[in-house]
Amino acid sequence: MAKTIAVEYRVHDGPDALAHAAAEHFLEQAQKSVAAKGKARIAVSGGSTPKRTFELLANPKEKFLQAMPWEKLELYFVDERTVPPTDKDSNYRMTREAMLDKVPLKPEQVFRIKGELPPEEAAARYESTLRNQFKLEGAEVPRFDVLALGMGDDGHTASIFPHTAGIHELARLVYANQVPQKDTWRVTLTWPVIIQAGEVFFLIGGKDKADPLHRVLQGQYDPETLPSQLIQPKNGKLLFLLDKDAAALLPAPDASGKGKLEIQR
Ligand SMILES: O=C1O[C@H](COP(=O)(O)O)[C@@H](O)[C@H](O)[C@H]1O
Repeated sequence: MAKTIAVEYRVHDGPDALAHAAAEHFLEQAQKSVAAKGKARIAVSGGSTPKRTFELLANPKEKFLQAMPWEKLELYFVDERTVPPTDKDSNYRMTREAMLDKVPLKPEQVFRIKGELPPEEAAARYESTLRNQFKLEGAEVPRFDVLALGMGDDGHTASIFPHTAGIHELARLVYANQVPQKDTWRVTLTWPVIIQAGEVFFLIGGKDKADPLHRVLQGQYDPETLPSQLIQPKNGKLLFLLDKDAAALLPAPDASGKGKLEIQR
């Protein structure tokens, strides 16, 4: 039976406004989760887009550094490149330099994927970390409170790339995904884990993303080609924080910058 997913998108003027909106969203969602259950387990993506947001969260001139309940957070990673944590391509390195070095998160609150290990081992170890931290039994799946995704211009999300085995991985929590088109491996949360999160949002900016985003939301369902289409959260709602360039091919938002779509899957 077809399922309806309520998609909301919020369009911001440019990269700075988008980063501010994302920082606000992280803060709101973390506060909400801490108020409800005493902690917030947050999973973040890498790449280039979230960098400005992380810098804002750590900036002493902004409200976020003071307002964020840092001591109640646990920070996890959605995916990692198969490189050491010091490598320029490491998602952990980007996050550490932009935010972790400057905020009061203790090392025991941060759970990185060990990209320096062989990919299968890094995935197995991260899966064990998640099992321990979330006290999972059997086939249980972790439920992050907030999970932020990006999207590549090829329609990939996390490290689930077009036409890769990660699209079909349903059993594991964390997967070592071979990505022939990049001649590399990646380590990634699997999509059945991603969709369980209490709040899932995409953070997407730039004109290169306009066409793939339009196809993800309004094109034919073809997750082999557009893995971002796999993200159909269990909570039934999906939020996209966008800049004008990324949103250029979507229906025009209202005066406050909000747009809505209902997609059938
Ligand atoms: O390779 C990756 O790409 C996506 C998108 O990154 P962006 O630079 O286009 O924002 C990212 O979400 C993922 O974490 C990363 O490993």
